[in-house]
Amino acid sequence: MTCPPARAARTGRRTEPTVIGPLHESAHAKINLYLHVTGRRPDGYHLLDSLVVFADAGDVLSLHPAQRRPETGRPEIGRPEIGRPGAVGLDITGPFGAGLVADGDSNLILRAARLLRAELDDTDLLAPVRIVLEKNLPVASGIGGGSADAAAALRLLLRAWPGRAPTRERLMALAVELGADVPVCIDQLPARMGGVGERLGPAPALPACGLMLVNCGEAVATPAVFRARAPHFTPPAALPAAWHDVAAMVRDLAALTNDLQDAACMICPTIRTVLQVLETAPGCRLARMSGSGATCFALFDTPQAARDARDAVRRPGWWVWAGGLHAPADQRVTA
Ligand SMILES: C[C@@](CO)(OP(=O)(O)O)[C@H](O)COP(=O)(O)OP(=O)(O)OC[C@H]1O[C@@H](n2ccc(N)nc2=O)[C@H](O)[C@@H]1O
Ligand SMILES: Nc1ncnc2c1ncn2[C@@H]1O[C@H](COP(=O)(O)OP(=O)(O)O)[C@@H](O)[C@H]1O
Repeated sequence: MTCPPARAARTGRRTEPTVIGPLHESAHAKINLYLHVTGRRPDGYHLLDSLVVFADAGDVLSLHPAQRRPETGRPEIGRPEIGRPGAVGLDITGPFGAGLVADGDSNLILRAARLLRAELDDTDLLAPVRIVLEKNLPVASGIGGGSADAAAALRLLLRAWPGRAPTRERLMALAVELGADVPVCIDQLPARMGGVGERLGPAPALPACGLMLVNCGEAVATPAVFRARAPHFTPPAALPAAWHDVAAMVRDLAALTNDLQDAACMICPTIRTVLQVLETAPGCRLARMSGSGATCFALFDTPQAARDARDAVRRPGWWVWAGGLHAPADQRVTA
């Protein structure tokens, strides 16, 4: 893609967007180890206090240069949109891909791309790209898969598009515009989440532990769960600076709640069955719903203990994942 000639002459700058090779980002499942609804804003959004961690389970986003037909240099046939500077095409694959459409108004990846593009200078120099989403996480399920995808898309595009990146503060503001859960998904690190999701603080140091995620296959809409919740508020939790073992972590978490769990169980009663099955799984230390559901999680002493319990939990139509927490390399996004 070249700059329009007048603009190229005016700016005297490089006229070709940088061609980038395939880039990859993983978008990990977010788990709310507890979730207190502490209040409500005048606009109806709820104030939350939550300890958020990330599982090793996740979607994968790959970014490729947009395809062109070599003999003409024109955009790929049937994908005219993909040749324009800053254009982002999206292909969706993976076991849960069929539940999503690559639509610019609804898909959080394309919405993230549009928001970032509007933020950057020199959009003529943004290489057209194609993102491939491998959708491994169930959709609308309380583990923030869409939010994690949006955050991963922002990270990918910041790597792919040269120019002045937004400051971290601005990036977080863009993230919360996409959804309350998106800011915490930017770094994918354990965090104490406050406000409506935009206030992030340090989590207690966590012990290594095992984790199981179970989704019964019924999508649960977040707004409906917030609407159905009992109208009381819970104060923020008092947490230690560190949990040295799983027993200490589970003891403290057991005294806390997910304030959306009862409402989600009313909307989707199968969640109660999932929780009963998890509570009786060998080695389970704590079972609870994540976010607005329907996915539930169980904590185990080790990832292997979680994997060993998988067969006792599997039911037809249920998604069952077992492993550990996501342990990222230092990947804070800064500008
Ligand atoms: C409940 C949580 C807890 O982590 O997780 P999920 O169930 O989505 O995984 C999140 O706060 C969800 O975040 P996210 O899914 O990004 O929410 P948004 O798209 O911003 O909002 C969807 C709707 O949920 C309600 N909502 C969301 C967040 C919040 N703090 N208060 C709210 O009342 C609002 O009705 C809003 O219209
Ligand atoms: N890339 C995406 N992955 C998942 N959901 C998406 C995506 N883009 C848009 N959505 C929409 O976002 C909503 C929330 O999805 P998700 O983040 O998976 O669930 P939750 O907010 O319950 O954790 C769903 O209604 C879904 O249709």
